[in-house]
Amino acid sequence: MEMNSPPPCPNTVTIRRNPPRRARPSTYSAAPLSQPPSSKTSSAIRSFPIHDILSINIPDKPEISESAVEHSDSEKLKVFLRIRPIVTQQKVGGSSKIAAQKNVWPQNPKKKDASKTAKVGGKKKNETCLKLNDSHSVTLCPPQSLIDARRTKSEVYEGFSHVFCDESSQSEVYEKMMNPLVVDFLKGQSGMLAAMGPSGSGKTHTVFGSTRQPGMVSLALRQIFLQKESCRSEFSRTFYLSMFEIYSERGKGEKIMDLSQEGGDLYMQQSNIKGLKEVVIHDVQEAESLIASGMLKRSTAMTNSNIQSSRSQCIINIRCDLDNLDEDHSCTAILTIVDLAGAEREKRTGNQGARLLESNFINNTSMVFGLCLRSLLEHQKNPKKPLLKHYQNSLLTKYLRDYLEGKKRMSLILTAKPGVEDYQDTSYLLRQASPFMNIKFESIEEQPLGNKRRTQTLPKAELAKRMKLSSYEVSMNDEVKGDIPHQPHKEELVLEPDKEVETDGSSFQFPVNINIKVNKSKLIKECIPDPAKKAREYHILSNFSRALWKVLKEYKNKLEASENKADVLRHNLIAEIERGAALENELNLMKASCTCGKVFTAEENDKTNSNAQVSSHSIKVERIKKTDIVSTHSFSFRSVCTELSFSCDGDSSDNYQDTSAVEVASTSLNVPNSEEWSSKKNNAPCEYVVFDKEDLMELGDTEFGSDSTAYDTLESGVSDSELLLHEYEFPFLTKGDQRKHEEEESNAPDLSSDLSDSECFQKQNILEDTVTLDHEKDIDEVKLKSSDLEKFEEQCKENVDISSPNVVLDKQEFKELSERGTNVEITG
Ligand SMILES: Nc1ncnc2c1ncn2[C@@H]1O[C@H](COP(=O)(O)OP(=O)(O)OP(=O)(O)O)[C@@H](O)[C@H]1O
Repeated sequence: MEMNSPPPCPNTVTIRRNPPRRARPSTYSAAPLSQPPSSKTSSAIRSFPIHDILSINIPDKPEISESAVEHSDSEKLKVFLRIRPIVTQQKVGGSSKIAAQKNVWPQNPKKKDASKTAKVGGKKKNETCLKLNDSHSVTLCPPQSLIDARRTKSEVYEGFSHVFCDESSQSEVYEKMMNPLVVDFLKGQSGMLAAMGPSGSGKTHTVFGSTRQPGMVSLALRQIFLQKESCRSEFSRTFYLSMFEIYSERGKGEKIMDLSQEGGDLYMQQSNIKGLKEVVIHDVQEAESLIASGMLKRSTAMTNSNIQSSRSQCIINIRCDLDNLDEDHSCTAILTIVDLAGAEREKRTGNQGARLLESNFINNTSMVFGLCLRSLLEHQKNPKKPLLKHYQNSLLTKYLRDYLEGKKRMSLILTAKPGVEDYQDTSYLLRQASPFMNIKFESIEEQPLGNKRRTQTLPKAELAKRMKLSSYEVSMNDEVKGDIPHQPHKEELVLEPDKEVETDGSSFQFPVNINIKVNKSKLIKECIPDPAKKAREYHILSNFSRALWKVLKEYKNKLEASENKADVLRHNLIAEIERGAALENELNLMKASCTCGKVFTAEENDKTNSNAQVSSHSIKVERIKKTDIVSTHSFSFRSVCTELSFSCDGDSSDNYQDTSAVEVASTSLNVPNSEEWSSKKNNAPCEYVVFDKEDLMELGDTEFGSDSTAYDTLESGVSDSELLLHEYEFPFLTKGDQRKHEEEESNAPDLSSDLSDSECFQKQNILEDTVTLDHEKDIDEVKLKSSDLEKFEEQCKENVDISSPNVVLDKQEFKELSERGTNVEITG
């Protein structure tokens, strides 16, 4: 924006005093409200294939089959409860001894008295604290003493996968609890069963059993080998057995012991047991003998609670390698059975010394195990809660980390003692472990086919044997060897070189000669995705596309709105800039022509004269009546056409000043020649005409009034008089214009002699400056007596209208002004 350089001068510039102000347009109203051009960006956005997406029929709710419901139910952690039969007497060391009477809890006098009373009565009641409601719930009844003390009341625990009563057989437990795990295991799915409960509640009995009552491990092995023999399929299964215990020797840290025949101490490295021996088992007998020998090695001790109490956490792994002979697929599954050492209370067991230290270790491990599952449960309930790493606090939980973090399926069996004296133990167990039934297996890590997990305990030869190479046979030839045409086998898909292969409408060409032989059935199986999975992915993508489209649509609308706004603002800005430039020009012009109170010096006049090449001016002083201009009287001096006209109050043409009279007036105006006048006008303000005392006196001295009486008076109404200075080509004359102007001036005829007043005014229209004094007849305010002051005063008295809001100069004021001897500015 160039503010300094003046804009090109228009042909005609009219500067009015108090120019009517145009209403400044507001920022937005000034802007053209034309529709802005459509946004480039929005047009650049390609239309989204919404129709394609929306045409997808997405079911509101996914259909859930019954099997899926069952499956989802099966995704929950199964918690079983087994109630042990009440055992009143335990023989320790061959002598009949009531173990329960030694350090039996609660040892309070009342209880003892009650017990004695019962004995005295000769009848020992088998009171129980656990009552079976149905196959899924039990009621825990506190002992009478606690009820009397109002310390607690009966509690119902429900939601168990199954509650086995004290009469339940091992096979029944196996059928309901263990069999599903074994079936999954034989299908290649890993699983774990963990037995939890207080000491002496029957964990070891449930897991290992006895010769007459074989436990879950034995029954599982029997089923495994039974199925292996009966089911002669294309699958080849190999089973391995490993067994180890985690114990603490006199409380000095945790140790791992391999329970196999030649096993020794082991160590753990990142959840893996290093050095653990896996023994290949071929039949049940072999497996059972291994188990039996392992149990002999296991740490046990006699406590008040259990004649043969387990002092360690025992873990048995049965691993199955499943090989598909036809398709060369393989997978591995591990069935883990954990017999936890039972939590013990010192008061109850009466442990001391080494036993007490063991007891602390056992309780600690049980507690950490429970904490891990509780953390998993809370994390699943509220994902904001982090899954705490309790597993780091014991070797057992480290080893079982995947299970305790819900990555693998597991089942829990809680073994409980139903005796009244076992209330505290049973209550603690149920309160701690029953909520675990709400744990869900949401992120089960299915072991991919062909990805076998091997332990380092396997012999190298075995490992090498099990390493499978890729089933694809790919041979790449640099050149086509087309001598012998290859007849593709029906199970082979041969992609011939340099042939285009169609794939969904698009085609590509092999850059090099590749001969790929693929097992067709395998290729189809692996390349064609599971329909259910495909449908799920399809729905997910559809929903995602919809959401994405909505977001894009919103952004597009916002973008368009923003661009419209920006266009409007841009237009407004341009308009404002243009208006600012125009105002600047106007201001510059006004500044240039403003000489408020300026008295021109001789030098300035000379300078102005030299600069201004205009030599012709016309002064037109008009007195405008309300209705019309009565007359225009022009006068000229020399070659300059200066027109001074004024209207008269009267309507008689006799009132006109003739040319000669005006010429006199022009002389009295002290405009001796055109150059001087032009120099004055060049610097004269547009808004003011300055009459000094002399001017006024001269005007008064003229004979204006001699012939025309009052009409001859030069009236200069102050406020409502309009002084117009019409400048034509002045003072902004270009050089070309100046030359032309000079030519015109030189060729100009003597207008004063040849032309009439009106013609003169018209012809000199371009070259003249016109000063117009407009005044309405009815509000004449100031009248300057032309002849003498006394006459002027008289006229003032007659004509001055005091009621007018305009400036009124009475005689006295005028006199004072005259006496000052200064310039009198007639301003607005
Ligand atoms: N369901 C049952 N039927 C018959 N006898 C049982 C049953 N449960 C446990 N017993 C007997 O109770 C005694 C203690 O059982 P067990 O050793 O299995 O307890 P535990 O929970 O393993 O104890 P610990 O944690 O101290 O090892 C054993 O003699 C066992 O035979």
